[in-house]
This record gives sequence, C-alpha cells and structure tokens, in this order.
Amino acid sequence: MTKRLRIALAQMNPHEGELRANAAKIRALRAEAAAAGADLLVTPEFSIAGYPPEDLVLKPAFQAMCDAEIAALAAETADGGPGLIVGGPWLDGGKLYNAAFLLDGGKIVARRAKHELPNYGVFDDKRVFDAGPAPGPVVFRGIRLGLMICEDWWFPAVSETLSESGAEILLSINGSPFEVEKAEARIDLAVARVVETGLPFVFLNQNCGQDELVFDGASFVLNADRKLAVRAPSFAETLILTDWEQPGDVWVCAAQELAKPLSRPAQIYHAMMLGLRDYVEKNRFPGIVLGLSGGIDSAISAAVAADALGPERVRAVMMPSPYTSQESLEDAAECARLLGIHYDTIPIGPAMAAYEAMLAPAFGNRAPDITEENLQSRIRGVTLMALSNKFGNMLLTTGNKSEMSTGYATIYGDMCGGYSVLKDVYKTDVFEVCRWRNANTPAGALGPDGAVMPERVITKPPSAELKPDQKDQDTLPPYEVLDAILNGLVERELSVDDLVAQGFERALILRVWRMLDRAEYKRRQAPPGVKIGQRAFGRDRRYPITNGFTGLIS
Ligand SMILES: Nc1ncnc2c1ncn2[C@@H]1O[C@H](COP(=O)(O)OP(=O)(O)OC[C@H]2O[C@@H]([n+]3cccc(C(=O)O)c3)[C@H](O)[C@@H]2O)[C@@H](O)[C@H]1O
Ligand SMILES: Nc1ncnc2c1ncn2[C@@H]1O[C@H](COP(=O)(O)OP(=O)(O)OP(=O)(O)O)[C@@H](O)[C@H]1O
Ligand SMILES: NC(=O)CC[C@H](N)C(=O)O
Repeated sequence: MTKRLRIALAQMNPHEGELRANAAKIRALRAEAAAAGADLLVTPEFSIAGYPPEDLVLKPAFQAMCDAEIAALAAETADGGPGLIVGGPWLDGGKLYNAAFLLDGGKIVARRAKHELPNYGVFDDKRVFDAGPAPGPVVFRGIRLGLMICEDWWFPAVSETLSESGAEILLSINGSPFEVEKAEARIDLAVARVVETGLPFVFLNQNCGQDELVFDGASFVLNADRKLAVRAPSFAETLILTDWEQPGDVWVCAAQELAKPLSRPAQIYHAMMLGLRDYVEKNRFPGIVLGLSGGIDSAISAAVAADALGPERVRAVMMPSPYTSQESLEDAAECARLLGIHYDTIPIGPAMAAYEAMLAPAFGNRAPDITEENLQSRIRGVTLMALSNKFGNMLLTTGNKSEMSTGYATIYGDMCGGYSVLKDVYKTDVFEVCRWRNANTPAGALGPDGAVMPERVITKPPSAELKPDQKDQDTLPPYEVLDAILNGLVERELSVDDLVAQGFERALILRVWRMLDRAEYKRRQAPPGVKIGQRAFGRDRRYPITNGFTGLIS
C-alpha cells in the first residue's frame, strides 16, 4: 500500500528571547496543523527562542527555560495529534548544542545537534555552540527523516551521511538570513544535495526581522527529480501544508502553485519593510519619527515606514534652514501627502542663530567652514531626538550605504537614530527601489497604493542643502562611479590594482579607499540597519578603526 504523509511547515516569525510567546505560537500552529490533518509540524532552526540567540544562549537560566518550554510541548503531543519538530538549545555532557527535537506521543523521541557551525559573515555559531556528531536519521512513525540544521546542508557531507544511513526525506530547518538573490541560490544549492543523494529535499526558513538580519522565509520543497514542488512566498509568515506519498522507493511531494520570485528592487524593499516592522514592533515603539528633507533618502525611508507600520504611526518633520529650497519644501510636503503621514514644519533658523551667537566668542575670527554645515545637521538631530523623547517614537535614520561608506554624514547629526533601512543600500539601488515603489504596492503594505513620491524627488541632483547651491557631487564622485568602486572595495575586497585594471582612475580609487577607512569610526557609532547584501557594515564586515593599511602595495 502507498504510504502517505502530510507535513506542515511553519514559516514562522519567532520573537527572539520571548520563549513563552514562541511556545504559544508553536502550540497554535500545531492546532492549525492538526485541524488540517497534518501528521507532523516542522518549525525552523532554534524556533523556541529565535535565531541567532547570540550570547543569550550562554545564560543557564535561558537554557533552563528553553528546556521547560520544549518539555511542555513534548508532553502535549500525548494528545495523538501531529508530531512536532522544534529547534532550541541542548545541554548534554557539558556541551551546548544548537539542536532539533522530535516530539511525539508525549515525549522527546529524538534530538539532533547541528554538525556544521557557521562562523563567518554574520554568524558566530562556534562562539556559543559545540558541534554535534555527524547525524543519522530520526524515525518518525516508521519514516526515516534526514533532519539537518541550516549550515548542515550547505556542504555535501551531512546529507550524504544521512542518505547512506537510510534517510527517506531530507528535512532542513533554517535560520537563513536574507541577502539579495539568495533565495534562488539556495534552490540551486539544494538541487546539488538532491542530485548527490537521490532524495527529496525540504527547506524551511523562519520569516522575521532580528536586529540587522532579515529572514526571508522563501521555504521550498524539491522532489527527487529536482523539480520544485513547493515554493512559499518570501517575507510572509505562513503555514505550508505539503502532501507526500511513497508509490515506489522514493517519497514524492505533491506539486503546488509556486510563489513568483521577486525582482531585485522588490526584494530589497520587502526586506527593509520586514526589518523595520519587526524592530519597531518587537521593541514596542508606538511608531517612528524622521526628518523629511524633500530628498530621495528620507522619502523612501518614510515610504518603507508607512508601508511597514501604517501611515498613522509615522511622523515626518521638515526642518528648513535659510538654505532649504522652495522645491525641497514642496517635495517634502507632497511626499507626506502621498503617504498620508503626520507632517510638521520646524524651522531651524532660530537655533542656528543661537549657536552662532553662543560660539562667536570661542570661534573668534575663524571663517565659517564645515563646522557650521554640521551644526545644521546636529540641530536637526537634537530636534528629532526631542520629538522621539516626548512622544516615544523611534528616530529612523536615513543614510544610505554610499554615505555610510564614505563618511558623508554628520556624526551626532543626521546619523542620530535608532535604526536604518538604507544602511546597506547603495545610492544607485536607492534610485531603482524608488522607481519600483512608485510603480508597485508591496505585498502586506499598510501604506497607500500607487506613487509615494513625486518623480522630481528621483530625478533632481542629490543635495545636503547645508550651504548655498550645494550638491553631493561637489564632494563625491558621481554615484555610478562611486558605487562601482565601493562595490569592488567593500563587497569584493578588491585591491587598488584590481580596480585600476577595471578602468577606474588610480587617484580616485585611493581617495575612495581613504574615505572608506576614515569613516570606520562613524560606522561603529551608527545605528543598526537592515542587511541587504553579502557584506553589510556591522556583523558582516568587521574592520579595525585604527588601521594603517593604505592599499598602496607597490
Ligand atoms: N578615528 C576617529 N575616531 C574618533 N573621532 C574621529 C575620528 N576621525 C575623525 N573623528 C572626529 O569626527 C569629527 C568629524 O566628523 P563629522 O563631525 O561627522 O564631520 P565631517 O565628516 O568632517 O563632515 C561631515 C560630512 O558629511 C556631509 N553631510 C553632512 C550631513 C548630511 C549629508 C548628506 O547629504 O546626507 C552629508 C557633509 O557635507 C560633510 O562632507 C571630528 O570631530 C573628528 O575629531
Ligand atoms: N530640511 C530638512 N528637513 C528635515 N530633515 C532634513 C532636512 N535636511 C536634512 N534632513 C534630514 O537629514 C538627512 C540627511 O539629509 P541631507 O538632505 O543632508 O542628505 P541626503 O542624503 O541627500 O538625504 P535626503 O535624500 O533625504 O535629502 C535627511 O535624510 C533628513 O532625514
Ligand atoms: N543558520 C545557519 O546555519 C545559516 C548558515 C547558512 N549558510 C545560510 O546563510 O543560510
């Protein structure tokens, strides 16, 4: 007789450290899976606590509470309903593992420890976990499941061991952070595991924002014939029901309608939305406040916030100085109107005059310079922080990756803030994302349909408006050139010579190199922001501040 199995995959959003709430969510999902006739509910890597737990997992009280929640969930499986796979810490013989637990019939039936511990990029698994032995399959109601924990399946060894020891289905639970175009790369890699083992493959990921990381869901099932049977949407919390049967030797998952892959700007936008939404909600802010200048960075940051939180939770402030153009005043007001967000105007002229008078005796006869420019930015920072304090809204900072790379932002000025959505988005991508958002409404957006900023905001030359007729391009190379050089230096760790060979001017490369190095101290003090690419400032790219390496090898 053909064997059948219904597996429910919980592409869920855990709240890091909120163990009781996570257990309650898993309980509710199991009830939903039971109502849908599922035999097994699978949850992502470290689902009881959220991944990555960082040093929190080293606290004995945390480990004990995770144990208690998992034990309670195990006891509940005595009800004859679906079995359950949860992820969490496992302390055994003085070793601390990142483990998966199979719960069924009222008890913990099996435990498996993560074997491959990622310790590069944003990952520090080796800092807090011990590596488990190469695992064998777990047996669930007579079926041998090849249970793997995220990094375990990124190399061939674990899945090969599992298939050699009789696994029938490869089942991977993940905390796999988003990077642009990673969803497709995961599928390509999973095809390799299917080809090597001849087994079907399940990839289940969490769907949440966790500080700088966004986990994009995008779970999928590949059959042994390498065809995609299931592809869940990215950036959506969802319970996926999969139906399996074993007509011959190999299990086959019934094909479902596949979610459409997202374009590059759509991926970036959705990642920013989920990152900001979870940061604001999970840290319990009523909303956000930001400076709206009429420029493109604050316009798109405001749009992401309105889409993530709802326009009523976004407060924008135009703070004109004597250098603010009429165009900027009109554009900022129009952005706010299109988004339906709160909009205030607070001129900073009086504060500028007060500082000028206060500082005049100390400055003596020194000519005005960048000091006065930065003061404007700092007055705006103080004003926004005052609003944040008074109303409880978090200040959203607006600097993009091109600015963060070059130090083109004022520390304790426009760098004030709690979180950033653009920190890992180069200016050239900002333009693309704005065009995309003006033509599309993202899935799950709470903001308006249609355009969110006037076309002029995208097409006009970027300016900080800190002195008359100032343009970014007076100080920085054109953004297409700057971003191409930064892409080489930051994303691909190229040398000066490599970039010269690509046709860039040596003197310009060296200038950008110096700006990048000098701004490291600013980046260390910058708020966290959503990781978008493979080399985000923060956990991903850790450079020394004090650094004498000039790049001049020859
Ligand atoms: N390694 C280090 N460790 C600790 N502190 C260090 C440091 N290097 C410099 N510093 C300190 O940093 C300070 C200089 O930094 P900071 O005050 O930020 O000023 P600075 O980097 O000199 O100037 C800010 C730049 O950002 C531009 N800007 C400002 C505002 C908005 C925008 C925009 O369009 O978005 C652009 C502005 O036009 C200017 O080019 C100095 O006080 C210096 O002592
Ligand atoms: N007149 C202003 N009113 C309100 N906020 C401002 C104003 N000028 C600057 N800001 C705030 O400071 C940030 C840095 O802005 P600035 O205009 O100096 O450079 P930018 O990188 O071109 O940003 P944007 O594209 O948003 O203008 C802005 O994104 C905004 O949040
Ligand atoms: N949690 C993990 O082990 C993640 C590592 C994996 N290589 C990924 O980026 O998806």
